[in-house]
Amino acid sequence: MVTKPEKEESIFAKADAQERGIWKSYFKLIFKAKIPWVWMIIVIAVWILSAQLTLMLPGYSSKIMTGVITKPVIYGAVIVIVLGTLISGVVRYLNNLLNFKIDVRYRSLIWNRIMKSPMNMFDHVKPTEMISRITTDSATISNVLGTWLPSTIATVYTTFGVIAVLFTYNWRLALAVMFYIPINILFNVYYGKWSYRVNKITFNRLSKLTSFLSELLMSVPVIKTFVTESKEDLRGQQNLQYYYKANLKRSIVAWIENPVSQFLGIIQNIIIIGYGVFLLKADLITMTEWVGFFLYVGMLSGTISVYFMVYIELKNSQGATTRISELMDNELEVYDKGESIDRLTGDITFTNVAFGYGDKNVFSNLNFTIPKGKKTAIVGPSGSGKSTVFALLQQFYTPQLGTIKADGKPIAEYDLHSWRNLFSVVDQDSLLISGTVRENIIYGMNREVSDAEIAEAADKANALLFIEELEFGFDTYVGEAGSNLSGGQRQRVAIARAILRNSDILLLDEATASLDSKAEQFVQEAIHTLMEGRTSVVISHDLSNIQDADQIILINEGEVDGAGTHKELLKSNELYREFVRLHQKSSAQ
Ligand SMILES: Nc1ncnc2c1ncn2[C@@H]1O[C@H](COP(=O)(O)OP(=O)(O)OP(=O)(O)O)[C@@H](O)[C@H]1O
Repeated sequence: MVTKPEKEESIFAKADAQERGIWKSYFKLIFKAKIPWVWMIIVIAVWILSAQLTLMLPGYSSKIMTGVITKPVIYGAVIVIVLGTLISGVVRYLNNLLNFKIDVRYRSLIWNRIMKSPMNMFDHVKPTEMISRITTDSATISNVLGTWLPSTIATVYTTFGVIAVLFTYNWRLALAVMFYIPINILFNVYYGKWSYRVNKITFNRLSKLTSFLSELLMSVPVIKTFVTESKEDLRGQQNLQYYYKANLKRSIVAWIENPVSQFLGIIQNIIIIGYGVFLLKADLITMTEWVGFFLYVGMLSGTISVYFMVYIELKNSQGATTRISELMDNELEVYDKGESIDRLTGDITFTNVAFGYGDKNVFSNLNFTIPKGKKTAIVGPSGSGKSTVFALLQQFYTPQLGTIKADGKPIAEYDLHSWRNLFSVVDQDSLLISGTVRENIIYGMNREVSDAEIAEAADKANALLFIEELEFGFDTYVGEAGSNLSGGQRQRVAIARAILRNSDILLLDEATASLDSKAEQFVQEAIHTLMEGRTSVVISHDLSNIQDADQIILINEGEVDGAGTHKELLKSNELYREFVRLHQKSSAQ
């Protein structure tokens, strides 16, 4: 069954809540991103100059139209037109420049914060959402601050200028026009709100449609396997229909604006013409003033519609503003927390560690020691928290209770960069960065690395042979996340990287799980070389990878169920015996 793609009322409830904080958010964002104030002031000044020239034009036009063609009028009109045209070109160029300057500041700031955000932020915000923070959200905000803010200030200047001119021409006619202005404002308020809602619904349906299409296109093999093409076709058609209907509504709303504003324009003209004729007859106004009046009132209506365009822009930017200001409020990782640690000289101990992801509790009371220079294996049922131990060790997360100490000092008190530099990680699906094999092997190195060193590391990692057979050797591009290499090749490049990094602690998380036996043999050999003399912690479901460990820690239900060598645990721990039985059964099959 296909359900309606979104609950639209909840979108507006959320938007109303966002509206309440929008000014605060803007203020915060303006100061956080360090707006280029000098540029901003220059652009505003040029905008005001342009507005001033535009303000002068109806004055000259009305004189020329009513036959007041003197030299000063002609020269004045020519200067105003030429300068106005030049400046309006310059102002648009400067405005674009300002917009880009603001845009790049926001994007850099957002990127910088994303890079320094703690891991739990990445658990909550999807990568696609983060991309849209840097692309669309920042563009929305810089458009408001860079384009709309200066032009709106100029529009305010124009509005007051026009009102002042109208009153100097004739205060009675000006007052009559002022009575009409609220009607215009009222229309714009309601129309603006309506148009905003309809646009928002259309946009929302489009984004639902886009995510539906991208999800489905990624699931084509599943769709084919389960023969659900017709069902998915129907769902796609329904989504397209929802978007089409929203677009129809949007076009009606867009169309209504024209006749209504024309009707309002007619009322405005009736007031000026009707009352103007009366004032003309009573000799209370000159013909030139009357024509000027007509032209200036047209300008005034223009400024009112600008305010409502700004209002709609502000409303449209609410979501982006809230999302970015939330990102600005997020806590960042603190790197400079204490003294540096260059080498691990003692053991690592977990004492009464309790930890969970949000509400999801993983460890209630974890106690164990990882001895320096030894091989420790961590085993336990799926979901028991083995990989979480690695995350806690690298300080991706902080325990809610208890302490993790290294060399007798809480790890949270070491400089974070130096602490993380102690680790090398090889996991089941060692992801590489997109770049060459060489760039991947030296990734994260803070010193010059010679070709000979790179080749030596690759050789120790059992990777040299296959790298030399690649089309461009070490300069071969590995594809996005290493997709041009096989799983085993990626592992060995990751091992070469770990060898070069020469870190004190090695974390291996199911490093050979996805490999066939030939590839596994290569990777195992490489891992043995890598582990020599290092403190290593291994997670593996494969008994053969762990039974030679100096210590095996069995985690179950948030605690350590048993710890010891393979032989000791076989004797003392029922869960471990079960683990061994299961392994032997699956190996025999
Ligand atoms: N980033 C996260 N956010 C929320 N919950 C998480 C996160 N990472 C892991 N978990 C949950 O924490 C629990 C422990 O996960 P973890 O990956 O550490 O288990 P594991 O023992 O390594 O599992 P497996 O053997 O299946 O790889 C699981 O229930 C998992 O769903």
